[in-house]
Amino acid sequence: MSTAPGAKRPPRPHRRPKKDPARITAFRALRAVDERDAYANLVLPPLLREAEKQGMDRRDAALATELVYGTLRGQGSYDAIIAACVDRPLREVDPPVLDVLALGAHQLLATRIPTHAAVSATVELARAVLGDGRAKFVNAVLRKISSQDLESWIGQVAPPYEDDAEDHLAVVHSHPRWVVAALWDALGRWQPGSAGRAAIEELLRADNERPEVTLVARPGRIAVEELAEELTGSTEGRWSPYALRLAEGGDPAELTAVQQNRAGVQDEGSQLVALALAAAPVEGRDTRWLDACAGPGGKAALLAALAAGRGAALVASERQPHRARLVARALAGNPGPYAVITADGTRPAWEPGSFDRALVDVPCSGLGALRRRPEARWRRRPEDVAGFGPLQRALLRSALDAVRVGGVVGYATCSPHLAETRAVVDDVLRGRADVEFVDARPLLPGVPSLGDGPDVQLWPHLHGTDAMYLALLRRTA
Ligand SMILES: C[S@@+](CC[C@H](N)C(=O)[O-])C[C@H]1O[C@@H](n2cnc3c(N)ncnc32)[C@H](O)[C@@H]1O
Repeated sequence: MSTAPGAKRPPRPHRRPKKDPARITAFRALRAVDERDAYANLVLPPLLREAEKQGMDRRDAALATELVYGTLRGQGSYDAIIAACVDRPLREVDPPVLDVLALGAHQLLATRIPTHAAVSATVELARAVLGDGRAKFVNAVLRKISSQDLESWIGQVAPPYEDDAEDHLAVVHSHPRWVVAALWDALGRWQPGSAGRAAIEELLRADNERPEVTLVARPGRIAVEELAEELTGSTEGRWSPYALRLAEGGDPAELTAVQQNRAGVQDEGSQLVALALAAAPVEGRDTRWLDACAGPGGKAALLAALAAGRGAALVASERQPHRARLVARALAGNPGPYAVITADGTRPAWEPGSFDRALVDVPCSGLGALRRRPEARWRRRPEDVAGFGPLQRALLRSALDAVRVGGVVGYATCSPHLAETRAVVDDVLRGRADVEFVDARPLLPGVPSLGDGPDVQLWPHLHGTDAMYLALLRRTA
């Protein structure tokens, strides 16, 4: 039917954006991380389940997961590139628009998705979640981004290494500058012979790799070999005799052994911390063990299993009631005696000198677990590190008071930041003459590159673990 001359042309029927559950789910997860300070690893699974109920298949679920984690990891580099493609400061671009642009940049620059598909799918996403007007803006920016590959962009937007090494590495490896500086300082302290440009770049690169999923076969509850039978393609751990590294794919939460608490998901670095504390020599009584900061219970579950095998009992204490409930769930079925209590570790619910071994795995910035918490690097601020200091010192002092003379305390953090590791221990030891270091290195047999001791710092690029720190301390008087 033709339109009569002079008559107004009817508006074109509005075309609905195509349904794309993977990108919509990824966008929703990024919004939750941004708006609600949610953790991607907590917010994504329920969003995926919801989308799966509405028909999203496994391939799309895998794509959504890769888009969320990849975008969060690369955000520093992508922001620098997006900034070069828009004509106003990024802080003036609406956060949801920035999230769509970052999702698009990730697809264009770091995945095998063909350029035309990445642009058109992201523009469709923009139409669905931002509206047609802003989708045009997204389209224009993505077309500019697609004109070069990642390497050329980085060459253009990162300052030369020679001018400002930390700024350069921050853009190239997508870490905030202050985090680059802190990691580099710590690397210099623990690996003085190999803390040059190559080493820091290896570390930053390792932070941006998806970590392997590692399980722990809790001793006395299941043998590693038996667990391996449930897991085709899994390989044994590098350092922990109880570790099993999972092959790609598969959800460990579906394993019977995990559901029954006989096994759990646990990074090898965390396993090593518990194993080293349990292996530290203690003279005399060795039946009362404490985990003073136990939530959510990963190390407590391993310690409780080890304690059970040696006729000892574990008290797992946690200040937050909801996290204490997670500890109780993690310890359920432990073959030996244990108790889970809700208590503030700085105001102990136990008599001084009650324990033979104590772990104090203090709250920290988490800069050692950036591989699994990609958003943490953008959320944390330098002042957070200082903010944890008084609590970390108070918890260590209380843990030292909690053990008897001859007893051993393990002070652990999942941060390599020097202000949260050795500086805390040195400060606390300066104030008391009743504590000595125990060399932790021989208690991590076979683990290389542990530095001069007596405390140890693990590294993702050297050990394939989170960057856990451990100091072992003995009460001497
Ligand atoms: C790094 S996490 C411990 C992780 C745990 N060891 C594991 O392996 O699953 C630190 C824990 O300390 C708890 N916490 C913070 N302040 C505390 C306090 N004053 N007393 C006891 N626990 C505290 C936090 O709620 C958090 O669960």
